[in-house]
Amino acid sequence: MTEASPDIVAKIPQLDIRRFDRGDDADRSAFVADLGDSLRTWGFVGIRGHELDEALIARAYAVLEGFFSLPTDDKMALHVEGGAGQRGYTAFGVEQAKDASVPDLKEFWHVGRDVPEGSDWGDSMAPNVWPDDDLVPGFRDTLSELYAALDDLSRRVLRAIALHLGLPGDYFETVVDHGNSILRPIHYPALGGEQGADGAVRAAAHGDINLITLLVGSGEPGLQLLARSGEWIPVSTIEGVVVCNVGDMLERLTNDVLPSTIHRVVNPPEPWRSKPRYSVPFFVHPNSEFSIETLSGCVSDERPNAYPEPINADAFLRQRLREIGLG
Ligand SMILES: O=C(O)CCC(=O)C(=O)O
Ligand SMILES: [Fe+2]
Repeated sequence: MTEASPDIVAKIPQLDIRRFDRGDDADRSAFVADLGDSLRTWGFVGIRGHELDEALIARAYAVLEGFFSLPTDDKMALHVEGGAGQRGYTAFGVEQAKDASVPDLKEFWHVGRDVPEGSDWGDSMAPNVWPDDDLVPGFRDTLSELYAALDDLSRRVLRAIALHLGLPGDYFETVVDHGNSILRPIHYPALGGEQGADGAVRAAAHGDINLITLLVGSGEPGLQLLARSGEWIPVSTIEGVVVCNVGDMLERLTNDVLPSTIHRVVNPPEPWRSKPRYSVPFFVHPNSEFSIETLSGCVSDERPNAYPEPINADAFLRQRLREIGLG
């Protein structure tokens, strides 16, 4: 990890979720209101006090550096042919944002939910693949543990979002209990020579597909969001803060009350340009069979239903994966 760029300003509110987890009624309501304000305004919020184990995050970054520095052949052996990039390894230069003309400057790994033996979720969720443990010791255990910790944090955040939307606090429990959520550790290699001169960036402008994303950033600069004012605003990754943003599925479910804000990762200036950047987003997906049907509380005379046709979460995902070159 390097120090964050000094010109990075923390514009996105950073809220302490312990107010919600352990506070009294007034603390909880205040947290819900602040979270709602930030998500409505920015589509983003910073979360402090999440109590993710710092040592676990440090171990995760260590195994990721180990994995991504393997020879390409070893990594490609863990690419799942025909798997729409949903498990295992996706090589540099494959994913291309929907309206981009060149692919992103990144490679990544995907961990999905472990499907219990004999369950029928297997139809929509493929089994995970893993490198042999002697290739990258601790890779599987560490990333599985991080998946579980982020899955837990996502339930706490979704509980607050549900209350903000006037829904019962447990509304999302049965929406995401076997959700097709994905942990995506990303490696953006050091940029050399003329790289990027053709317009390629680490991650071109996009909206996330899922309900919400939790980003355990490495502290390296580059992430920016497109504010309503039309300005690109750096999202600071402050040590210990998990960045949460709204994805397209939640935007659609809430009839655009909570916006899925376009964001990107730009190629930074030196000294970061010639260094790699790592980041670990966790994309929280609903259960595959969930029907994304506009919440009635988000429809009014001033805000007519923009999505009268419900869409199945799995169908929505597949359509979007095709658009970014993974389907
Ligand atoms: O690397 C980052 O900071 C963000 C990555 C991202 O936006 C994504 O993978 O959807
Ligand atoms: Fe994203």
